[in-house]
Amino acid sequence: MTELLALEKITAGYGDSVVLEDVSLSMDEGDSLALLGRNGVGKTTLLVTLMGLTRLHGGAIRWRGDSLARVATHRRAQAGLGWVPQERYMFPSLTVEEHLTVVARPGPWNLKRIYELFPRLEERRANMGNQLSGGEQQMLAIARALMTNPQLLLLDEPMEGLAPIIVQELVRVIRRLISEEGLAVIVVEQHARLALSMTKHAIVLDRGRIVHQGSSTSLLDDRATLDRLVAVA
Ligand SMILES: Nc1ncnc2c1ncn2[C@@H]1O[C@H](COP(=O)(O)OP(=O)(O)OP(=O)(O)O)[C@@H](O)[C@H]1O
Repeated sequence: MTELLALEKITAGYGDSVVLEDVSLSMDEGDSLALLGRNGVGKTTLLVTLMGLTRLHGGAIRWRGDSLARVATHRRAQAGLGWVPQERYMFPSLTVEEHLTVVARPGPWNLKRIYELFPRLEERRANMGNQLSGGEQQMLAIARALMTNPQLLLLDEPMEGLAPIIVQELVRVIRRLISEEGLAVIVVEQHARLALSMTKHAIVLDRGRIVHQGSSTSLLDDRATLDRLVAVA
């Protein structure tokens, strides 16, 4: 397997404040990682650090062997990092279809395949970004990231605030991306069991440090550790 991403002892934060300390991890192509931990431990900070939106105080981030340290956010997206931020960021003046076509880049994902993955978005293709339900917005946020044809998808709490039926739909999609499409995925999720059930590997953060690293199935089976390290939903 080819190494896709490697973090080596990174320390990062906002301005002078340090949030992540001594974080190391690596992911191969097609790997999937659940990033867990209680509120405020630095999960989002880790994703935004991958996108170059924090200050890297120390350590190294490598993407396919090359340093990302001085690479601008949009270049990271072009290089294959697909970020689905917690806030979703829909544009009120763009239709669903425009959201998808403006970011399109060559690769296996195109409008036809996206609409096959999310039939709901095809039904809503002419609706504006601000006319969508929370679930539809989340589908569009994921679809938009896929249209950039990423090699690694970063999902920040994709299930947050959504109805159980939408959660089921998104779980189906994320499972398919991981197991059938072979896409590498990092998923930050409060629903720890759900995230573990979708992924191969898991990392738990506490106060900016990795306090557990292992296979998702072993953490799922280790109820005591899961309860101790994560507020289990
Ligand atoms: N833009 C920012 N500027 C300064 N500090 C920030 C900023 N964003 C987050 N922080 C701080 O960084 C720490 C980690 O926050 P982060 O959002 O990464 O945690 P999290 O694990 O994703 O939490 P949650 O599950 O609540 O989203 C917190 O102490 C938070 O207050």
